[in-house]
Amino acid sequence: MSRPARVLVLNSGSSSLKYQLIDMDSGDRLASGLVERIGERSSRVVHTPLAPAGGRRERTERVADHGEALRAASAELRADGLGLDSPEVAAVGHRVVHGGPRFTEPALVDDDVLAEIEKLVPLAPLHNPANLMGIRTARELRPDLPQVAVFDTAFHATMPEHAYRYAVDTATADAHLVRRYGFHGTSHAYVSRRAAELLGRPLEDTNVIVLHLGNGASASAVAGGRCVDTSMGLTPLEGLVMGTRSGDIDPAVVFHLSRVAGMGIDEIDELLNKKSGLVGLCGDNDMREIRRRIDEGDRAAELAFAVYTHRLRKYIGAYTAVLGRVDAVVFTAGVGENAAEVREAAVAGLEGFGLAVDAGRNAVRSGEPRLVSPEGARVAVAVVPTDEELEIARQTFALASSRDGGPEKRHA
Ligand SMILES: Nc1ncnc2c1ncn2[C@@H]1O[C@H](COP(=O)(O)OP(=O)(O)O)[C@@H](O)[C@H]1O
Ligand SMILES: CC(=O)OP(=O)(O)O
Ligand SMILES: [Mg+2]
Repeated sequence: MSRPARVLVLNSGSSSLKYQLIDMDSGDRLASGLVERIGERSSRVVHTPLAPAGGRRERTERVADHGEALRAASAELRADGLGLDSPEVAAVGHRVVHGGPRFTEPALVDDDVLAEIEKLVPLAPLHNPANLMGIRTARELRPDLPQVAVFDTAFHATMPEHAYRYAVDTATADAHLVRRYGFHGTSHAYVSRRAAELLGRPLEDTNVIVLHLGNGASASAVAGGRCVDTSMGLTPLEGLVMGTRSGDIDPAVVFHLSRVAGMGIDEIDELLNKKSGLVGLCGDNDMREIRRRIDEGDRAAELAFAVYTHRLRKYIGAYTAVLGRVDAVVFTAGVGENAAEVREAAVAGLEGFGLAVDAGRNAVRSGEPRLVSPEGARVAVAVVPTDEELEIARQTFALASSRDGGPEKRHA
């Protein structure tokens, strides 16, 4: 039998589990799926095998937690002959959102790594518990299989101290691990590399600003393939305006709401993480719906769009200053890849920086990396679809295949 070359990638969100089974020899996605509304009264399980075409299955049932979600996914895979029990599976790759100061590279999971991820739960209370449950359940299902944790924070570990340190009392900050970590690193790494390829430049000599605009959104400044600054901070709340998160605000808003509005700390946490951003400004967090409402003359939707794109322009300006020379501004993830109006508005007025979009190119819809700036522009504007799952699968497969490299290579 040929060596096992399939990797199951798990991406656990706070209330969802996305999975893909990828064949590393062919690059094929043998199956993908999604369990949504985990923990709610009725959850949705959607499973799509590569073959047969049209073999998509969907059902609703109650899925109590991420452990049950993985068991449901595993049953779907098994029904297609692609179960975790199959000898062709080489490893499971887990997206872990917070790796703290320690994990600057992917880690082969053992009890020590699990304990460390557990310690970081207070820094990512919505994400790390779900990630842990996915890892524990996968280990139960196939105890002999290598499990690899790939951290959202890892790519940002190269930031210089003046970028990651907050101007907060050093002793307090150090005692409580308070600093900028940054997230969506797997996407920023993948997209900045693909952008250099698109430009036909060596990665080592390419400076890009990556705008990852999904439900969560973050910007990063990447110089020669290394992150030098990023907009998310201690947690995924800082920086850009997001679907439901505020991004940058004056921290004194928290004191004010506590003292003047009498709100509790958990209530404010929920306000800023779940009831702010686009949804807080206009009631919708889906950019498609916001564009539709703007076309109907809806004032709140217009304002939400304006606040969102104003923040993007500020970060493009700031990271242009951080990088000194910018070769490309690159848009990715759900909004970045699809919303031409957002790309146009994000660079509007930045001609002085060499930035502009060509209306015809910007209107093209495609799943391929592409330039949307005018021919001969000083700074390229590009769309590069992200693929966090493929990147996690690659890092997982590389580490699982080199397992004899010794435990010291497994984590920093
Ligand atoms: N065709 C589209 N036009 C505009 N926005 C879109 C389109 N498709 C998706 N989006 C936006 O992308 C968001 C989801 O992005 P995605 O990267 O999938 O998010 P996440 O991985 O954080 O769940 C949606 O909330 C929506 O705002
Ligand atoms: C870290 C983070 O914000 O992730 P997501 O965009 O998946 O919510
Ligand atoms: Mg995402």
